[in-house]
Amino acid sequence: MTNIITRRISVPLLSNQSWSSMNYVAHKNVQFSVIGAASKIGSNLSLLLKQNQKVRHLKLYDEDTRINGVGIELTHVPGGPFITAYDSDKLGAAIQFSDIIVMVSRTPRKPGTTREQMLSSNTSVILQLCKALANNNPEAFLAISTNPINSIIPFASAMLHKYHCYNPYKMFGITHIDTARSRAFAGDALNVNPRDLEVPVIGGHSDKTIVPLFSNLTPSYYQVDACQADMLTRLVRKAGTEVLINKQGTESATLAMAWSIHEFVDGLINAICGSEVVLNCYTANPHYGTKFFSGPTNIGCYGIKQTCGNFKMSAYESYMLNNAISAINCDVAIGEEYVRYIEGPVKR
Ligand SMILES: NC(=O)c1ccc[n+]([C@@H]2O[C@H](COP(=O)([O-])OP(=O)(O)OC[C@H]3O[C@@H](n4cnc5c(N)ncnc54)[C@H](O)[C@@H]3O)[C@@H](O)[C@H]2O)c1
Ligand SMILES: O=C(O)C[C@H](O)C(=O)O
Repeated sequence: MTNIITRRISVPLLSNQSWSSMNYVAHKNVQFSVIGAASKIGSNLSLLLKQNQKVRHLKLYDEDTRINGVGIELTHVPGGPFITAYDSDKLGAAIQFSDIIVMVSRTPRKPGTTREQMLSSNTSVILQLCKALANNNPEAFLAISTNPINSIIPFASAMLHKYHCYNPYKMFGITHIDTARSRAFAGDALNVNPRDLEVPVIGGHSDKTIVPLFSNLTPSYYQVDACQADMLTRLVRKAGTEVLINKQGTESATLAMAWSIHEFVDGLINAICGSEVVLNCYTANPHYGTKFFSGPTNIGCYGIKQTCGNFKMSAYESYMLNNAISAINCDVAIGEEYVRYIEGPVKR
C-alpha cells in the first residue's frame, strides 16, 4: 500500500479560526437534492425530508430509473416540499439551483471488507458528481456519506480543486452516525434518555479513526468510568460491521443512517436559514496535523465558520487519537492520489 503515495495533490486548507464574524442572511425554503435516492438510505432520507417544513423543493436523483416510482410515491404523502425525480443522464438538472446536495450513492461494503477497500468502487460516482457540480452548481453545500469517507472527501476536494470550484467551507463528510451511536450506547449504559446526551466524536469514520470522547459527555453530571468508556468506544467503532454481519451481507446500515443523515442535514438547513449550528462532520481541518478531520463544527449560512479545536481528553482518548491521526493522514493521501489514477489531465 505504501508505494501509492508518491505525489500529493494540494488543496487549500481551512484554518480552524476562520469566518468568525460573518453576518446572517435569512434565507428560508431550501431547495434540496438527494443523489442515490432510490436506495434504502436515499428513499428513507427523502421521506424524512418530505416532512421537513423548511424544504421547498426536493429533487431526487438516481442512475436507476426506479427513482421515478420513489418520486411518485412521495407525492402521495400530503403536504411538504414539491418533488421532482431525475434518472440516468439528468444529474446536472437534478442538482441545479439546490442549496444543499447530499450524496448517498454507491457501493456498500460486504462482511470481511474494510471501508478503506471501497475507494475504487466509489470514486467514479463521486467524479461524476464533481463534474456536474462544477458545471451546474458550484455554490451549493455538498454533503457526502459515500464510503470510505476518510479518503472520499479528500478525493472529491482535490477533484473540485482541479475544476476550480473547491470551497472547503461548504464540503462535508457525513459522520453524524458516530455521534448518534455514541449517544444511543451511552444512554443505554447510563440508563438515561440518549436524546438528552451529547458526545463529541473526533477523528475520522473507520474502525481505527473513530474517537468518541466520552470524557466530554454532556450534561457533565453524567459520567462513564474508564471501563465503560473502553467498552462503549469498541461498540461505536464496530457498530457498522455488526449491522453488516447481522444483515448477513445484504446491506450495511440504512435506517439509522437515513435518520442520522436527516438529523445532520436538518442542521445544515437551519444554518442556511440563518441559525448558527454545531454539527459533527469530516471537513478540511488542519488543527490536529491532518488535512481533514471530523468533529463538532460550527456552521453558518455561508458554510463552516469554525472547525473543531482542542478538547480535554483522557489518556485513553489521547492514545487513540494519536493512532487515528496517522491512519487519517494515510487515508487522505490515498484519496488525493487517486485523482491521478482516475482522471489524468483535467477534461471538462
Ligand atoms: N457515512 C456513513 O456513515 C455511511 C453509513 C452507511 C452507508 N454508507 C455508505 O453509503 C454508500 C451507499 O450505501 P447503500 O447501502 O445505500 O448502497 P445501496 O447499494 O443500497 O444503494 C446505492 C444507490 O446508489 C445508486 N447509484 C449507483 N450508481 C449511481 C450513479 N452513478 N449515480 C447515482 N446513483 C447511483 C444505486 O442505484 C442505488 O440506489 C456506501 O458507500 C456505504 O458504505 C455510509
Ligand atoms: O459500516 C459501513 O460500511 C457503513 C457505515 O460506514 C457505518 O458505519 O455503518
